Amino acid sequence: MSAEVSEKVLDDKRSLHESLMELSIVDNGTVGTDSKDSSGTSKVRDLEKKREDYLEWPEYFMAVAFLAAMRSKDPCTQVGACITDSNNRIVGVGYNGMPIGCSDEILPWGKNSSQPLETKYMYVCHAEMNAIMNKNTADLRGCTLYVALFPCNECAKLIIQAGIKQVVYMSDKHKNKPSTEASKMMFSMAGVKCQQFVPKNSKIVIDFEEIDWNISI
Ligand SMILES: O=c1ccn([C@H]2C[C@H](O)[C@@H](COP(=O)(O)O)O2)c(=O)[nH]1
Ligand SMILES: [Zn+2]
Repeated sequence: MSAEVSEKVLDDKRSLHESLMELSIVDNGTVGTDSKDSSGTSKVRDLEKKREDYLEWPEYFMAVAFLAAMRSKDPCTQVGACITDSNNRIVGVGYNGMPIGCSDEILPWGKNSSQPLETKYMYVCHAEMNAIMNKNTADLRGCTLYVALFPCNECAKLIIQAGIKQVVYMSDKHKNKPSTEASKMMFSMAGVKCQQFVPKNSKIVIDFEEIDWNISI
């Protein structure tokens, strides 16, 4: 490396170091801005939070799926799905609901009628399908699907055809159904990895009234 280039590199390093010191990056990775008010008192904008307050990516994405599920009007099984890409960006979210334009006040939500047309199964769009249809990116190849319920065989087909390569699911309540067996067989043949999600915490609470916005600056 020539003397001029090495001097430039050193200068760049010095200015980067000075900017980091201005930001007062502290050891545990949080950022504090050491601003002083008119009295000269040092007020550190403390953005540090307790470690357990942060959601890891998988918890966050499964929480998004569960939040979406809260939009479902299925009285028995509310399912949400969240699709993410390899950069941890959310590229599709969906929940189980009736097709656009088809009234969910008129179509049935029952499941036990002897007449199939009187049950929800003939009409409801599954959460995975809606998440795929709602995609905000060109394609879903290599993405991961976070979903509250293990996908049925029809959703497994859509997941495979969309190029999704990993399914992270919470409930396996239909594990004894043929549709689940078919899903598992197709996922295995297509090389889609399936993983049951085990949350670190049993609950994630969003309490609008108690978010502390009084950050001292
Ligand atoms: O892969 C799936 C399978 C099912 N769902 C939705 C469709 C229905 O609204 C419910 C299933 O109802 P049950 O009362 O549990 O039979 O779940 C889905 O979104 N994705
Ligand atoms: Zn399905």
